[in-house]
Amino acid sequence: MNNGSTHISFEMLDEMVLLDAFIKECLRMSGGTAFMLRISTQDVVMSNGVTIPKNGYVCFNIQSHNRNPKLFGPNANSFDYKRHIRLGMKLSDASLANLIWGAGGRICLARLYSVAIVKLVMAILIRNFEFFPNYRSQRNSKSDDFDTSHYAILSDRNKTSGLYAIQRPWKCS
Ligand code: HEM
Repeated sequence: MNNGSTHISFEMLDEMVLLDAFIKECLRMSGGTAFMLRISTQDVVMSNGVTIPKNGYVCFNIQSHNRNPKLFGPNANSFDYKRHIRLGMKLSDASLANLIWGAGGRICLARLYSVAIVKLVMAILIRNFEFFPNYRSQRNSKSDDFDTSHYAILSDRNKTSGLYAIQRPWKCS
């Protein structure tokens, strides 16, 4: 991304392949929608013998599905954003193997809109701030005479966890 430019086009968002895969992996591992709730329209006998009666509630666990080693391999529980690049899957792609957007007739109506907004916000943040895992690790790794006046602290600086950000020197929106 051109740091001097203030404009981020759809084409530029589309070229952000690593960010795309990173957000997809975040949603795979801890997506906002954990369950899909349905009401059964008829009696259904499952392969394990359990019967779901007509009008019974069925709750499908998206997060468990999205961490299934049969679908995502032995490292299904690990954060490996490049898996989506290897699989040739983009953030906006919906598939039965990855239910971050749901599936079928009730699939997320705002999927393309959400992808554009999330990537845009992330791109603006990354362009304007440098992120560090926590304040102490940064203090230990760099010199102690940091000018902290312009820090956007996203966590308590005395804690060893959380995230904090330093505004980059150039001005852009
Ligand atoms: C990253 C953001 C989002 C994620 C991960 C997400 C995910 C989902 C999922 C998994 C479903 C399916 C639920 C089900 O089958 O029971 C869904 C449905 C839906 N989403 Fe989203 N969503 C997001 C953002 C949005 C936004 C911003 C809007 C509205 C502006 C929206 C509108 C809807 C609607 C209306 C449905 C129901 C569609 C239907 O039942 O026909 N979503 N979303």
